[in-house]
Amino acid sequence: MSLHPEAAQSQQAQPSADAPKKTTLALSSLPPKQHGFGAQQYPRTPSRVDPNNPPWPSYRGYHNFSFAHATMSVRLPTILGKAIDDVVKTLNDEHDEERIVDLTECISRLEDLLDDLQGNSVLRPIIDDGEGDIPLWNKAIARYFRGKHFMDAPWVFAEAYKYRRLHEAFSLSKYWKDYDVFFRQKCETFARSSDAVFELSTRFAEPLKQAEGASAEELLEAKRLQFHELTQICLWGNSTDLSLLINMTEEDIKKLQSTGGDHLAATEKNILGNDMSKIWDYISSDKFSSKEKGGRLDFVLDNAGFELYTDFVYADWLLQSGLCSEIRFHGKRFAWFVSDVTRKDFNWLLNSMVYGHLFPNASDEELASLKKLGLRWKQYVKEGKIIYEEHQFWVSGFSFWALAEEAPDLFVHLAGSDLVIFKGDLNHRKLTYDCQAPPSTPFNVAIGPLATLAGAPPIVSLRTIKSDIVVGVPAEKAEQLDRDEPGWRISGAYAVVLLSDGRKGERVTF
Ligand SMILES: O=P(O)(O)OC[C@@]1(O)O[C@H](CO)[C@@H](O)[C@@H]1O
Repeated sequence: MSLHPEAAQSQQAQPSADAPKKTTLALSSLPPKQHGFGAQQYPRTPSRVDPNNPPWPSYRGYHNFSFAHATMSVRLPTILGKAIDDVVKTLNDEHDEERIVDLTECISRLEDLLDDLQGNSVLRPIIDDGEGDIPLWNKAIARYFRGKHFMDAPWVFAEAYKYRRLHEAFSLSKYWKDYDVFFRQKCETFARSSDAVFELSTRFAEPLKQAEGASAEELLEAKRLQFHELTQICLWGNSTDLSLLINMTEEDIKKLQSTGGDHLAATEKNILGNDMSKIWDYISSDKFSSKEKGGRLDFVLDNAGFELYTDFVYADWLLQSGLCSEIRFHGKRFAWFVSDVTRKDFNWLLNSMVYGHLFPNASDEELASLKKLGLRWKQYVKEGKIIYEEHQFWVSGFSFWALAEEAPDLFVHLAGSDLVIFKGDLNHRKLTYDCQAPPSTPFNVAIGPLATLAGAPPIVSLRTIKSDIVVGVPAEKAEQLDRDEPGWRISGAYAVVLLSDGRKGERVTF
């Protein structure tokens, strides 16, 4: 290519057309260089927050310093591989040709998903399978994640998306729409939890009795102590979630589920941010319930099986103690993060407690205690004291900062509650936008609009820590653990019990 004459002339005029090796500018009269730019940029102001830009930088799959990386690159493909094994097992037991062919198509879709995940594909829209949540998903993908891949989208969204795609693999079929690839695992794990199951059933099968002749203060103090222990049982019930139990031995599971008094006292030290006393003060006050009527408590559930069992034990006590008169359990509409509760899991637990043969080595007394408990809990369901609910927002990729915006009906519904307890790690990640907030961030700051909007209910997070984000914990404690105990953020050995007061009773406006 020949040069433009002017350019050719200017090149000739120079001894060399190459740029000088180094250019030094003497800027001695200008202000000195400064550092630390960007340090003030977090938390982002609310108007700059969106699902791709949380208040603090989000965790993403390519961040190999975080659990996001291990999850996206190793754990999710493993979970998906096992899911395919489960479907193959079902396929091998099937005899009807049409159903078999239909199921092989589900398997191909699962294989495509595995390829997409391992090949770090773009997050494509969810195929319209007739489900009500399609706009919620595809709007989010179009608006915030167009062109994003499994590894560079925020972890919580990419991970949730994987479970929605897993559901899509079946929802597009004719015969297998509600198939749950994790159902077998969930049942098996509960059946392997016999020690802890009977420890609780033999204590709680008999209805609560008040100590005779005790004064009102003594009764209240007894209640306070029981509340304390049961809250912990419900909390630690979360440490046995299936997605992390893949390599655990029977012994490990037993240790995690131990509910004995010594164990509880020891593990209370591991609750790094602990608002339990404040919660008791609220729950035992007339702000929560009146003499005539107990309060309404909502549980946003996490895992099926043993954790759901501990949620029921807790709910049962809250009803019997008169503190609550109505408890709402919020589950998932389809298989979610391996072991989350669906309606089928909810029914399965109650029915297998009453009719099941899950524990061949249990004594008659143990089995009878379990049955008695199961019958009482079924009665609560019949009487509407315990209500199971599902909402599509709980199986979306949105953080709970977006709850009022994306699911105003759900926000109004929850605003009618006296306390909403969110169980587990995933709910905690979604409450706090799953981002790199400093550990000392107060809980009510970390949950944003769910604490500040008019009508926001009081909220508690009961979470054993199983992923990177940590809030409501003294900075020095988190620094010390980061230094001395690598892996503490994902071990499930530590926990938080955090309360946000909310703005209960104020009129909700949008
Ligand atoms: O919500 P859960 O059952 O307490 O925990 C869910 C979990 O196992 O899954 C995620 C990683 O896949 C983590 O947030 C967390 O460790």
